Amino acid sequence: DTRKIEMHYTPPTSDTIQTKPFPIRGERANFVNKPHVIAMVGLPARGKTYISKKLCRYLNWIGINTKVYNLGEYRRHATTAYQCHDFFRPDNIKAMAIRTQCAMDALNDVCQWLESGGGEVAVFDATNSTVERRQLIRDIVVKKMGFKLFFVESVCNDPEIVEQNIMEVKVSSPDYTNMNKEEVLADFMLRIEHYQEKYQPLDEKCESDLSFMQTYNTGEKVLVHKHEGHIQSRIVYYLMNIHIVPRTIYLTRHGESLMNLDGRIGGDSDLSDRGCEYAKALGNYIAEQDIQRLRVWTSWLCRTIQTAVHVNAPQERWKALNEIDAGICEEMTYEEIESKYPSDFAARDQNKFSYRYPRGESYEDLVARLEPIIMELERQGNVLVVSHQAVLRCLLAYFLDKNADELPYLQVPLHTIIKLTPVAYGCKVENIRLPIDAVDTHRPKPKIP
Ligand SMILES: COc1ccc(-n2cc(-c3ccccc3)c3c(=O)[nH]cnc32)cc1
Ligand SMILES: O=P(O)(O)OC[C@H]1O[C@](O)(CO)[C@@H](O)[C@@H]1O
Repeated sequence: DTRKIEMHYTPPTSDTIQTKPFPIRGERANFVNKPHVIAMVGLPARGKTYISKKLCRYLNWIGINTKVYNLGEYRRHATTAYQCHDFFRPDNIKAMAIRTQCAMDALNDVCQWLESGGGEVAVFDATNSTVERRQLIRDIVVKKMGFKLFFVESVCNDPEIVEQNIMEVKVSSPDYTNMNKEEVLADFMLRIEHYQEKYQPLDEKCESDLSFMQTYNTGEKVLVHKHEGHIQSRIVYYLMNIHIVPRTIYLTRHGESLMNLDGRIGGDSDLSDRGCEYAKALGNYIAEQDIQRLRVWTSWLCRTIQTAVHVNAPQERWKALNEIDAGICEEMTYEEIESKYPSDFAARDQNKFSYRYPRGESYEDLVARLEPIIMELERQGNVLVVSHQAVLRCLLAYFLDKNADELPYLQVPLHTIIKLTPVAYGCKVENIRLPIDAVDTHRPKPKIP
Protein backbone atom coordinates (compact mmCIF):
# COMPACT_ATOMS: atom_id res chain seq x y z
CA ASP A 1 0.00 0.00 0.00
CA THR A 2 1.92 3.04 -1.24
CA ARG A 3 -0.42 5.71 0.24
CA LYS A 4 1.48 7.71 2.81
CA ILE A 5 -0.49 7.37 6.00
CA GLU A 6 -0.59 10.74 7.73
CA MET A 7 -0.34 10.02 11.40
CA HIS A 8 0.17 12.64 14.05
CA TYR A 9 2.30 11.45 16.89
CA THR A 10 0.53 12.23 20.16
CA PRO A 11 3.10 12.01 22.97
CA PRO A 12 2.13 9.34 25.53
CA THR A 13 1.35 10.12 29.13
CA SER A 14 1.64 7.62 31.94
CA ASP A 15 -2.11 6.92 31.60
CA THR A 16 -2.43 6.42 27.85
CA ILE A 17 0.30 3.77 27.43
CA GLN A 18 -1.04 0.17 27.48
CA THR A 19 0.83 -1.11 30.49
CA LYS A 20 0.47 -3.99 32.83
CA PRO A 21 -1.27 -2.49 35.90
CA PHE A 22 1.37 -0.79 38.02
CA PRO A 23 1.19 -1.94 41.60
CA ILE A 24 -0.72 1.14 42.78
CA ARG A 25 0.72 2.36 46.05
CA GLY A 26 -0.87 3.93 48.98
CA GLU A 27 1.35 6.13 51.09
CA ARG A 28 4.66 4.17 51.42
CA ALA A 29 5.68 3.40 54.94
CA ASN A 30 8.54 5.74 55.63
CA PHE A 31 11.38 3.17 55.46
CA VAL A 32 14.81 4.26 56.46
CA ASN A 33 15.96 3.31 52.97
CA LYS A 34 13.32 4.03 50.36
CA PRO A 35 13.87 2.04 47.15
CA HIS A 36 15.84 4.05 44.60
CA VAL A 37 15.75 4.41 40.84
CA ILE A 38 18.93 5.71 39.24
CA ALA A 39 17.95 6.85 35.74
CA MET A 40 20.77 7.38 33.24
CA VAL A 41 20.66 10.26 30.75
CA GLY A 42 22.82 10.83 27.70
CA LEU A 43 23.42 10.30 24.01
CA PRO A 44 24.53 6.84 22.84
CA ALA A 45 28.24 6.03 23.43
CA ARG A 46 28.58 8.26 26.49
CA GLY A 47 29.31 5.41 28.86
CA LYS A 48 25.81 4.96 30.31
CA THR A 49 26.02 1.15 30.27
CA TYR A 50 29.61 1.27 31.51
CA ILE A 51 28.54 3.45 34.43
CA SER A 52 25.38 1.40 35.08
CA LYS A 53 27.21 -1.94 35.27
CA LYS A 54 30.14 -0.59 37.30
CA LEU A 55 27.87 1.24 39.74
CA CYS A 56 25.71 -1.88 40.10
CA ARG A 57 28.79 -4.01 40.86
CA TYR A 58 30.00 -1.46 43.49
CA LEU A 59 26.60 -1.13 45.23
CA ASN A 60 26.10 -4.92 45.36
CA TRP A 61 29.62 -5.32 46.78
CA ILE A 62 28.92 -2.87 49.64
CA GLY A 63 25.69 -4.78 50.33
CA ILE A 64 23.01 -2.71 48.53
CA ASN A 65 20.88 -5.02 46.36
CA THR A 66 21.12 -3.41 42.91
CA LYS A 67 20.09 -4.43 39.39
CA VAL A 68 20.49 -2.81 35.92
CA TYR A 69 17.55 -2.58 33.48
CA ASN A 70 18.96 -1.93 30.01
CA LEU A 71 16.39 -0.54 27.55
CA GLY A 72 18.41 -1.76 24.55
CA GLU A 73 17.88 -5.33 25.73
CA TYR A 74 14.11 -4.77 25.96
CA ARG A 75 14.08 -3.29 22.44
CA ARG A 76 16.11 -6.21 21.02
CA HIS A 77 13.69 -8.60 22.72
CA ALA A 78 10.69 -6.73 21.25
CA THR A 79 11.85 -6.36 17.65
CA THR A 80 13.38 -8.68 15.06
CA ALA A 81 17.02 -8.30 14.12
CA TYR A 82 18.22 -4.72 14.02
CA GLN A 83 18.35 -3.41 10.42
CA CYS A 84 20.06 -0.04 10.74
CA HIS A 85 20.00 3.44 12.23
CA ASP A 86 16.65 4.23 10.50
CA PHE A 87 14.99 2.46 13.39
CA PHE A 88 16.01 5.41 15.56
CA ARG A 89 14.68 8.22 13.32
CA PRO A 90 12.37 10.39 15.45
CA ASP A 91 9.84 10.37 12.55
CA ASN A 92 9.78 6.56 12.51
CA ILE A 93 6.34 6.33 14.11
CA LYS A 94 6.18 2.55 14.29
CA ALA A 95 9.62 2.32 15.89
CA MET A 96 8.83 5.16 18.31
CA ALA A 97 5.77 3.27 19.54
CA ILE A 98 7.81 0.11 20.06
CA ARG A 99 10.52 2.05 21.87
CA THR A 100 8.03 3.75 24.17
CA GLN A 101 6.31 0.49 24.97
CA CYS A 102 9.68 -1.06 25.79
CA ALA A 103 10.42 1.83 28.16
CA MET A 104 7.12 1.26 29.95
CA ASP A 105 7.77 -2.48 30.18
CA ALA A 106 11.22 -1.85 31.64
CA LEU A 107 9.84 0.69 34.15
CA ASN A 108 7.15 -1.78 35.10
CA ASP A 109 9.77 -4.45 35.80
CA VAL A 110 11.83 -1.90 37.77
CA CYS A 111 8.83 -1.02 39.95
CA GLN A 112 7.89 -4.65 40.55
CA TRP A 113 11.44 -5.59 41.54
CA LEU A 114 11.75 -2.66 43.97
CA GLU A 115 8.21 -3.17 45.23
CA SER A 116 8.23 -6.90 45.90
CA GLY A 117 11.48 -8.39 44.58
CA GLY A 118 13.68 -7.32 47.46
CA GLY A 119 15.49 -4.79 45.29
CA GLU A 120 16.92 -1.63 46.83
CA VAL A 121 18.37 0.21 43.82
CA ALA A 122 17.39 -0.17 40.16
CA VAL A 123 19.54 1.46 37.48
CA PHE A 124 17.48 2.34 34.40
CA ASP A 125 20.08 2.28 31.62
CA ALA A 126 18.54 4.26 28.72
CA THR A 127 19.14 7.59 26.94
CA ASN A 128 16.15 9.25 28.70
CA SER A 129 17.15 12.12 26.46
CA THR A 130 14.04 14.35 26.59
CA VAL A 131 12.28 16.37 29.29
CA GLU A 132 9.06 14.58 28.38
CA ARG A 133 10.55 11.12 29.01
CA ARG A 134 12.08 12.22 32.32
CA GLN A 135 8.72 13.64 33.47
CA LEU A 136 7.08 10.32 32.58
CA ILE A 137 9.69 8.48 34.68
CA ARG A 138 9.16 10.92 37.55
CA ASP A 139 5.34 10.50 37.38
CA ILE A 140 5.64 6.72 37.65
CA VAL A 141 8.62 6.30 39.99
CA VAL A 142 8.03 9.17 42.43
CA LYS A 143 4.35 10.05 42.20
CA LYS A 144 2.88 6.59 41.70
CA MET A 145 5.39 4.41 43.50
CA GLY A 146 6.82 6.75 46.13
CA PHE A 147 10.41 5.74 45.34
CA LYS A 148 13.42 8.07 45.24
CA LEU A 149 14.69 9.07 41.80
CA PHE A 150 18.17 10.29 40.84
CA PHE A 151 19.21 11.09 37.26
CA VAL A 152 22.85 10.56 36.20
CA GLU A 153 23.72 12.30 32.93
CA SER A 154 26.99 11.63 31.12
CA VAL A 155 27.97 14.52 28.84
CA CYS A 156 30.92 13.77 26.60
CA ASN A 157 31.87 15.58 23.43
CA ASP A 158 35.41 14.26 23.14
CA PRO A 159 35.24 12.45 19.77
CA GLU A 160 38.13 10.20 20.71
CA ILE A 161 36.39 8.91 23.84
CA VAL A 162 33.11 8.42 21.95
CA GLU A 163 34.89 6.53 19.17
CA GLN A 164 36.89 4.44 21.70
CA ASN A 165 33.58 3.53 23.36
CA ILE A 166 32.01 2.49 20.04
CA MET A 167 35.03 0.47 18.89
CA GLU A 168 35.43 -1.22 22.27
CA VAL A 169 31.85 -2.25 23.08
CA LYS A 170 29.41 -1.39 20.29
CA VAL A 171 31.17 -3.52 17.66
CA SER A 172 30.35 -6.59 19.75
CA SER A 173 26.74 -5.50 20.36
CA PRO A 174 24.05 -7.99 19.17
CA ASP A 175 22.77 -5.17 16.92
CA TYR A 176 25.87 -5.43 14.77
CA THR A 177 26.62 -9.14 14.39
CA ASN A 178 26.61 -8.92 10.57
CA MET A 179 28.57 -5.66 10.09
CA ASN A 180 32.31 -4.93 10.04
CA LYS A 181 33.90 -2.25 12.25
CA GLU A 182 33.77 0.56 9.69
CA GLU A 183 30.07 -0.13 8.96
CA VAL A 184 29.33 -0.23 12.70
CA LEU A 185 31.06 3.11 13.28
CA ALA A 186 29.20 4.74 10.37
CA ASP A 187 25.81 3.34 11.41
CA PHE A 188 26.34 4.27 15.05
CA MET A 189 27.34 7.86 14.23
CA LEU A 190 24.04 8.22 12.28
CA ARG A 191 22.18 6.64 15.20
CA ILE A 192 23.68 9.27 17.51
CA GLU A 193 22.57 12.04 15.12
CA HIS A 194 18.95 10.84 15.30
CA TYR A 195 19.08 11.17 19.07
CA GLN A 196 20.95 14.48 18.87
CA GLU A 197 17.97 16.10 17.07
CA LYS A 198 15.72 15.64 20.09
CA TYR A 199 18.28 15.54 22.89
CA GLN A 200 17.52 17.85 25.83
CA PRO A 201 20.25 17.76 28.48
CA LEU A 202 19.07 17.99 32.08
CA ASP A 203 18.29 21.63 32.79
CA GLU A 204 18.27 22.88 36.36
CA LYS A 205 15.83 25.66 35.33
CA CYS A 206 13.01 23.71 33.71
CA GLU A 207 13.67 20.50 35.68
CA SER A 208 14.41 22.28 38.94
CA ASP A 209 12.50 19.73 41.04
CA LEU A 210 14.63 16.78 39.92
CA SER A 211 17.58 15.29 41.81
CA PHE A 212 20.43 14.75 39.36
CA MET A 213 24.13 14.83 38.66
CA GLN A 214 25.97 15.51 35.39
CA THR A 215 29.44 14.20 34.70
CA TYR A 216 31.44 15.84 31.91
CA ASN A 217 34.11 13.96 29.94
CA THR A 218 34.41 10.94 32.25
CA GLY A 219 34.31 12.89 35.47
CA GLU A 220 36.63 15.77 34.59
CA LYS A 221 33.83 18.04 35.87
CA VAL A 222 30.72 17.11 37.89
CA LEU A 223 27.52 19.08 38.62
CA VAL A 224 25.21 17.90 41.41
CA HIS A 225 21.66 19.24 41.77
CA LYS A 226 19.44 18.59 44.82
CA HIS A 227 20.84 15.18 45.58
CA GLU A 228 19.19 13.68 48.65
CA GLY A 229 20.15 10.89 51.00
CA HIS A 230 23.06 8.59 51.62
CA ILE A 231 22.93 6.39 48.50
CA GLN A 232 22.92 9.39 46.13
CA SER A 233 25.94 10.91 47.89
CA ARG A 234 27.82 7.61 47.63
CA ILE A 235 26.99 7.41 43.91
CA VAL A 236 28.26 10.95 43.25
CA TYR A 237 31.48 10.22 45.16
CA TYR A 238 32.04 6.91 43.36
CA LEU A 239 31.52 8.41 39.89
CA MET A 240 33.98 11.19 40.75
CA ASN A 241 36.65 8.61 41.61
CA ILE A 242 36.45 6.15 38.71
CA HIS A 243 38.39 6.75 35.48
CA ILE A 244 38.91 4.93 32.18
CA VAL A 245 42.67 5.35 31.77
CA PRO A 246 44.05 1.85 31.01
CA ARG A 247 46.06 0.32 33.90
CA THR A 248 46.79 -3.02 35.57
CA ILE A 249 46.10 -4.13 39.15
CA TYR A 250 48.27 -6.97 40.50
CA LEU A 251 47.09 -8.85 43.58
CA THR A 252 49.25 -11.32 45.50
CA ARG A 253 49.32 -12.88 48.97
CA HIS A 254 52.48 -12.72 51.06
CA GLY A 255 54.97 -15.55 50.54
CA GLU A 256 54.45 -18.73 52.57
CA SER A 257 54.74 -17.90 56.32
CA LEU A 258 55.85 -19.96 59.31
CA MET A 259 52.20 -19.99 60.52
CA ASN A 260 51.09 -21.29 57.10
CA LEU A 261 53.64 -24.13 57.42
CA ASP A 262 52.14 -24.95 60.80
CA GLY A 263 48.56 -24.82 59.49
CA ARG A 264 47.78 -21.97 61.89
CA ILE A 265 45.59 -18.98 61.02
CA GLY A 266 46.35 -15.31 61.73
CA GLY A 267 49.32 -14.19 63.75
CA ASP A 268 52.19 -12.04 62.50
CA SER A 269 54.89 -14.57 61.66
CA ASP A 270 57.90 -14.21 59.33
CA LEU A 271 58.16 -15.78 55.89
CA SER A 272 59.34 -19.38 55.59
CA ASP A 273 62.45 -20.08 53.44
CA ARG A 274 60.15 -20.82 50.50
CA GLY A 275 58.26 -17.59 51.26
CA CYS A 276 61.56 -15.70 51.00
CA GLU A 277 62.20 -17.41 47.65
CA TYR A 278 58.80 -16.18 46.49
CA ALA A 279 59.67 -12.61 47.56
CA LYS A 280 62.79 -12.70 45.37
CA ALA A 281 60.90 -14.21 42.44
CA LEU A 282 58.16 -11.58 42.83
CA GLY A 283 60.78 -8.80 42.69
CA ASN A 284 62.20 -10.29 39.46
CA TYR A 285 58.78 -10.79 37.88
CA ILE A 286 57.70 -7.20 38.58
CA ALA A 287 61.06 -5.83 37.30
CA GLU A 288 60.64 -7.82 34.06
CA GLN A 289 57.14 -6.38 33.50
CA ASP A 290 58.65 -2.86 33.44
CA ILE A 291 55.39 -1.35 34.78
CA GLN A 292 55.06 2.45 34.52
CA ARG A 293 54.70 4.41 37.78
CA LEU A 294 53.92 1.28 39.82
CA ARG A 295 52.78 1.71 43.45
CA VAL A 296 53.08 -1.12 45.99
CA TRP A 297 50.56 -1.48 48.83
CA THR A 298 51.14 -3.93 51.71
CA SER A 299 49.40 -4.57 55.05
CA TRP A 300 51.04 -3.81 58.40
CA LEU A 301 51.86 -7.47 58.96
CA CYS A 302 55.53 -8.39 58.50
CA ARG A 303 54.88 -11.28 56.08
CA THR A 304 53.54 -8.85 53.42
CA ILE A 305 56.26 -6.24 54.04
CA GLN A 306 58.96 -8.94 53.74
CA THR A 307 57.31 -10.19 50.53
CA ALA A 308 57.53 -6.73 48.90
CA VAL A 309 61.11 -6.03 49.99
CA HIS A 310 62.65 -6.80 46.56
CA VAL A 311 60.03 -4.86 44.57
CA ASN A 312 61.68 -1.64 43.39
CA ALA A 313 58.76 0.83 43.61
CA PRO A 314 57.24 3.29 46.14
CA GLN A 315 55.51 1.35 48.94
CA GLU A 316 52.59 2.18 51.21
CA ARG A 317 51.43 0.26 54.32
CA TRP A 318 47.65 -0.01 54.85
CA LYS A 319 46.24 -1.38 58.12
CA ALA A 320 42.98 -1.93 56.21
CA LEU A 321 44.84 -4.60 54.20
CA ASN A 322 45.57 -6.69 57.35
CA GLU A 323 44.22 -10.23 57.34
CA ILE A 324 40.78 -11.05 58.82
CA ASP A 325 40.97 -10.94 62.65
CA ALA A 326 40.14 -14.43 63.95
CA GLY A 327 39.63 -13.08 67.49
CA ILE A 328 39.83 -15.89 70.07
CA CYS A 329 40.88 -18.33 67.29
CA GLU A 330 44.00 -16.41 66.27
CA GLU A 331 47.09 -18.65 65.81
CA MET A 332 45.02 -21.85 66.10
CA THR A 333 44.72 -24.65 63.54
CA TYR A 334 41.27 -25.47 62.08
CA GLU A 335 41.43 -28.82 63.92
CA GLU A 336 42.04 -27.05 67.25
CA ILE A 337 39.14 -24.65 66.57
CA GLU A 338 36.83 -27.56 65.67
CA SER A 339 37.64 -29.38 68.90
CA LYS A 340 37.64 -26.35 71.22
CA TYR A 341 34.75 -24.35 69.65
CA PRO A 342 32.68 -26.97 67.73
CA SER A 343 29.50 -24.88 67.44
CA ASP A 344 31.39 -21.81 66.24
CA PHE A 345 33.27 -23.95 63.74
CA ALA A 346 30.01 -25.39 62.38
CA ALA A 347 28.32 -21.97 62.33
CA ARG A 348 31.13 -20.53 60.22
CA ASP A 349 30.59 -23.13 57.48
CA GLN A 350 26.85 -22.44 57.59
CA ASN A 351 27.28 -18.80 56.59
CA LYS A 352 30.93 -18.02 56.09
CA PHE A 353 30.27 -14.48 54.79
CA SER A 354 28.35 -13.27 57.83
CA TYR A 355 29.95 -15.40 60.55
CA ARG A 356 32.06 -13.23 62.90
CA TYR A 357 34.80 -14.82 65.04
CA PRO A 358 34.24 -14.06 68.78
CA ARG A 359 36.22 -10.82 69.36
CA GLY A 360 37.13 -10.95 65.69
CA GLU A 361 35.76 -10.17 62.22
CA SER A 362 33.51 -11.59 59.51
CA TYR A 363 33.99 -11.30 55.74
CA GLU A 364 31.14 -8.78 55.87
CA ASP A 365 33.25 -6.68 58.31
CA LEU A 366 36.22 -7.03 55.91
CA VAL A 367 34.23 -5.62 52.97
CA ALA A 368 33.30 -2.56 55.04
CA ARG A 369 36.96 -2.07 56.11
CA LEU A 370 38.13 -2.51 52.48
CA GLU A 371 35.71 -0.01 50.88
CA PRO A 372 38.24 2.89 51.16
CA ILE A 373 40.90 0.60 49.59
CA ILE A 374 38.61 -0.05 46.61
CA MET A 375 37.80 3.64 46.29
CA GLU A 376 41.51 4.55 46.29
CA LEU A 377 42.30 1.69 43.85
CA GLU A 378 39.68 3.16 41.47
CA ARG A 379 41.56 6.47 41.55
CA GLN A 380 44.99 4.93 41.02
CA GLY A 381 46.98 3.72 38.02
CA ASN A 382 49.17 0.58 38.19
CA VAL A 383 49.17 -0.95 41.68
CA LEU A 384 50.61 -4.15 43.21
CA VAL A 385 48.64 -5.14 46.33
CA VAL A 386 50.47 -7.57 48.67
CA SER A 387 47.91 -8.83 51.19
CA HIS A 388 46.19 -11.93 52.57
CA GLN A 389 43.83 -14.77 51.65
CA ALA A 390 40.54 -13.43 53.11
CA VAL A 391 41.29 -9.81 52.12
CA LEU A 392 42.14 -10.71 48.52
CA ARG A 393 38.93 -12.77 48.25
CA CYS A 394 37.00 -9.57 49.10
CA LEU A 395 38.94 -7.43 46.59
CA LEU A 396 38.58 -10.10 43.87
CA ALA A 397 34.83 -10.32 44.51
CA TYR A 398 34.58 -6.59 43.75
CA PHE A 399 36.55 -6.75 40.50
CA LEU A 400 34.98 -10.01 39.29
CA ASP A 401 31.42 -9.30 40.53
CA LYS A 402 31.21 -12.35 42.81
CA ASN A 403 28.34 -12.55 45.35
CA ALA A 404 28.46 -13.10 49.13
CA ASP A 405 28.05 -16.89 48.82
CA GLU A 406 31.00 -17.27 46.40
CA LEU A 407 33.31 -14.69 48.01
CA PRO A 408 34.58 -16.65 51.09
CA TYR A 409 35.52 -19.66 48.92
CA LEU A 410 37.36 -17.94 46.04
CA GLN A 411 40.68 -19.62 45.25
CA VAL A 412 43.63 -17.37 46.18
CA PRO A 413 46.64 -19.71 46.37
CA LEU A 414 50.07 -18.74 47.74
CA HIS A 415 52.93 -17.83 45.34
CA THR A 416 50.47 -16.67 42.66
CA ILE A 417 50.16 -13.23 41.08
CA ILE A 418 46.61 -12.32 40.02
CA LYS A 419 46.77 -9.81 37.13
CA LEU A 420 43.58 -7.75 36.56
CA THR A 421 43.11 -5.69 33.37
CA PRO A 422 39.91 -3.68 32.75
CA VAL A 423 38.38 -4.72 29.41
CA ALA A 424 34.98 -3.69 27.94
CA TYR A 425 32.52 -3.72 30.86
CA GLY A 426 34.51 -6.15 33.03
CA CYS A 427 37.96 -7.35 34.02
CA LYS A 428 40.37 -9.81 32.39
CA VAL A 429 41.98 -11.98 35.10
CA GLU A 430 45.25 -13.96 34.70
CA ASN A 431 46.83 -16.18 37.39
CA ILE A 432 50.64 -16.25 37.20
CA ARG A 433 51.94 -19.09 39.42
CA LEU A 434 55.63 -18.57 40.30
CA PRO A 435 57.41 -21.95 40.50
CA ILE A 436 58.10 -22.10 44.26
CA ASP A 437 56.26 -24.76 46.27
CA ALA A 438 53.95 -23.72 49.12
CA VAL A 439 51.34 -25.27 51.38
CA ASP A 440 47.69 -25.10 50.33
CA THR A 441 45.73 -22.98 52.85
CA HIS A 442 42.39 -23.30 51.00
CA ARG A 443 39.63 -24.90 53.06
CA PRO A 444 36.72 -25.79 50.74
CA LYS A 445 33.06 -25.67 51.83
CA PRO A 446 32.34 -29.04 53.50
CA LYS A 447 29.63 -31.11 51.75
CA ILE A 448 26.43 -30.67 53.78
CA PRO A 449 25.77 -34.22 55.19
C1 LIG B 1 35.12 -0.31 27.82
O1 LIG B 1 34.07 0.38 27.22
C2 LIG B 1 33.81 1.64 27.72
C3 LIG B 1 32.62 2.26 27.35
C4 LIG B 1 32.34 3.53 27.83
C5 LIG B 1 33.23 4.16 28.68
N1 LIG B 1 32.95 5.42 29.19
C6 LIG B 1 32.96 5.70 30.51
C7 LIG B 1 32.64 7.02 30.68
C8 LIG B 1 32.58 7.63 31.98
C9 LIG B 1 31.62 8.58 32.28
C10 LIG B 1 31.58 9.13 33.56
C11 LIG B 1 32.46 8.71 34.57
C12 LIG B 1 33.42 7.75 34.25
C13 LIG B 1 33.48 7.21 32.98
C14 LIG B 1 32.43 7.56 29.39
C15 LIG B 1 32.09 8.83 28.85
O2 LIG B 1 31.91 9.84 29.55
N2 LIG B 1 31.96 8.91 27.47
C16 LIG B 1 32.16 7.84 26.69
N3 LIG B 1 32.49 6.63 27.13
C17 LIG B 1 32.63 6.52 28.48
C18 LIG B 1 34.42 3.52 29.06
C19 LIG B 1 34.70 2.26 28.58
O1 LIG C 1 38.31 -17.69 55.70
P1 LIG C 1 39.35 -18.81 55.65
O2 LIG C 1 39.08 -19.78 54.53
O3 LIG C 1 39.53 -19.43 56.99
O4 LIG C 1 40.72 -18.07 55.25
C1 LIG C 1 41.19 -16.99 56.05
C2 LIG C 1 42.46 -17.48 56.73
O5 LIG C 1 43.52 -17.60 55.77
C3 LIG C 1 44.77 -17.18 56.35
O6 LIG C 1 45.20 -15.96 55.79
C4 LIG C 1 45.84 -18.23 56.11
O7 LIG C 1 45.41 -19.45 56.63
C5 LIG C 1 44.44 -16.95 57.84
O8 LIG C 1 45.27 -15.98 58.45
C6 LIG C 1 43.00 -16.50 57.77
O9 LIG C 1 42.28 -16.60 59.01
